[in-house]
Amino acid sequence: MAAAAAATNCATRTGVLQSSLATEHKQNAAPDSGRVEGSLFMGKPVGTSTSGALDSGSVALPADYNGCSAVEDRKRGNGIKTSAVSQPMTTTEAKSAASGRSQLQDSPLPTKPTILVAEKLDKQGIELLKEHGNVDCSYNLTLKDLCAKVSLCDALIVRSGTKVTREVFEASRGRLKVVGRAGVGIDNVDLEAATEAGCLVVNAPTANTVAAAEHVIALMTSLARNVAQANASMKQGKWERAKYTGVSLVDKTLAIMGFGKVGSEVARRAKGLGMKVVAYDPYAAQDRARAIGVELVSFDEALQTGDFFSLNMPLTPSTAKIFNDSAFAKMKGGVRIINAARGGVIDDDALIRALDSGKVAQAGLDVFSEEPPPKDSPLLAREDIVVTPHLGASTIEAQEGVAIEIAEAVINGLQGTLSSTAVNAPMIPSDLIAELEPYTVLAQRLGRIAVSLVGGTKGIRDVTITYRTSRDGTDHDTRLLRAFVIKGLVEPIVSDTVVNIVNADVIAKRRGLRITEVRQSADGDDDVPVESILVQVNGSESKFASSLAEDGSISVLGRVESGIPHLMKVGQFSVDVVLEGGVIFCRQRDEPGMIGRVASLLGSGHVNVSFMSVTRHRPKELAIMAIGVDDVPTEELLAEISHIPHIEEMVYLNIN
Ligand SMILES: NC(=O)c1ccc[n+]([C@@H]2O[C@H](COP(=O)([O-])OP(=O)(O)OC[C@H]3O[C@@H](n4cnc5c(N)ncnc54)[C@H](O)[C@@H]3O)[C@@H](O)[C@H]2O)c1
Ligand SMILES: O=C(O)[C@H](O)COP(=O)(O)O
Repeated sequence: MAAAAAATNCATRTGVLQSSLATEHKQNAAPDSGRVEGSLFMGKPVGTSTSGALDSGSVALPADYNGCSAVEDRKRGNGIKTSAVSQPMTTTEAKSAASGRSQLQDSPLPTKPTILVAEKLDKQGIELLKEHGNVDCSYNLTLKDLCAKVSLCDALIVRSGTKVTREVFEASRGRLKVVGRAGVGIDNVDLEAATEAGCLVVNAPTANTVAAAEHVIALMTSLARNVAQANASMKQGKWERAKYTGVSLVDKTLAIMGFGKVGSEVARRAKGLGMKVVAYDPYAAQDRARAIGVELVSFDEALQTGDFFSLNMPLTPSTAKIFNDSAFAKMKGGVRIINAARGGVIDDDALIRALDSGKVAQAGLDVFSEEPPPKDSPLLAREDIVVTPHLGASTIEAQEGVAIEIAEAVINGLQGTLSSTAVNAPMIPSDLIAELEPYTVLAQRLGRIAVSLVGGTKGIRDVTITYRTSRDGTDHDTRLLRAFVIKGLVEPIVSDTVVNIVNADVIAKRRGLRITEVRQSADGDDDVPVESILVQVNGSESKFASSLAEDGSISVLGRVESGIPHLMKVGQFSVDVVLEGGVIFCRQRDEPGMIGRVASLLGSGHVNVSFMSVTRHRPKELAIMAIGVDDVPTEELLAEISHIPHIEEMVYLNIN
């Protein structure tokens, strides 16, 4: 549509004007305002201000960022600045934003992504990966080789033998989108570095559970009956029946330290062997334990009652060397310990002392703080320690399962879908992701407009996102929307950073952006997840004074209508603008002929107008005109518009 026709177009927008006012009235209805409840991305508390950690520094906006053109044109006499800001978006970004589909990526993946498999993976997993990508199976890589390869890979799959350190993520220079850990323990992946790099980490947490539990039972029965020692002795030509007299398992107490997936499966099997089972796990549910006849006890109680111990907790800062001199001292004499979790949970020197003193009779170790342990490790030299080379997950069945589980999770990740085994990203149910798709587009574009309106020198450091919803707090998950607002706010002002659901909060924090989320109750239809989203940039200066709300914040409010994001309010002015392409906002005196003058200038500049919406507080006073444009106006054209008498300020924004 040519600009000359815009006046007609405007006339047909009367309905829009009315609905804008109606919307404003609704928005102004007394809100039942409350803070968003829930949990922040990656376990941090959400909702209320993410103050403290997020409250440092401020983001200084360059005068002309990300290729934006800023036209500063002083209006004759009134001293008001007129600005034009254009923020180009790549086609892929636009497509992605338009579809709202990908929570993880905006940069195009090659038609077939490259997947580096750095440790042995069952062929079924490899075949699945090959259906979706180019698969490079390169084992036993040095750190240097791994770093060289990851810069050319979109995904990396490892088991426990490869350390995926910060250096690896840095070397990938943003190319790595997904790291798949073909197993449970992710202690060999630097999650913080992955998250900062926006790289999704997924694992395969269930397929090797039974194998690990069976291996614990194998080690426990083997310790009880000296199987490994007697085997070695016989092979040396000896026949030592008395020496290898064992102990019975029946009626003995097994203390399971860490009652998760493996711990519970060990418990079931131990019950079948006639053992009494207690478990220590401060995070385990009583009823789950009771259901399999296990008593949950304190750490000290477990230490004092166990005859056998199965260590099944992850290695974390709080479990590192938790089995130390003090813990061994609390045990009965002559206990047997099986560790198929992680070597680091035991203080090896303390274990040697406990074996020497007789507190511990025997240990069965499948895992070591250093793998493989040094050849001269005392752990390998003693007959009272039975060792296996991290074989817990190594059954044919488990490896098939793990390979398929990880291949699926990695492929999903590469396709931009969050897997249920995502380790460093919120697990958002897929139906919610689908439902929120159009709202993510709205959220990102509101963030983008808000940041585009920031001017002056104060930068941007404080943002409030208000979700108006008829759903109650428990049914209102804002993590995805928050990530997209942050994406909209941050991407235009940084280079080389793709913001996604994985790293959005980290990036906001790193840039000193304080994000506060507010939930406002609405009385509408709770089939609609969010009635409106309001993004307010607090304490910043604006390039377009009319974008300031009464409280002085740069304020943009939008909603989704029939799946399309609309901007409904800028500052104190109601508008109705489809959030797509470019938009020119003008503040002018409400005088006859204003619309026609702007429209004909756009027409003469061959700028196609897609819609026009005008709103005013009272006749003959101030009015705001929002003009959607399909083509990017030249700076000269924008300057001409800004010089039309009675136009007090103007801004051009590229929304996509
Ligand atoms: N040897 C192997 O090949 C092998 C195979 C599978 C799993 N694993 C390891 O076994 C461990 C358990 O695996 P899983 O699949 O059962 O994991 P899981 O997450 O299902 O269970 C771990 C349990 O430990 C508990 N826990 C966390 N911190 C604790 C603490 N401080 N004290 C006590 N309990 C604590 C958790 O609440 C959870 O219930 C992991 O370290 C995993 O890497 C080893
Ligand atoms: O954490 C795990 O899943 C186990 O320790 C298995 O590790 P692996 O994949 O190196 O055998």
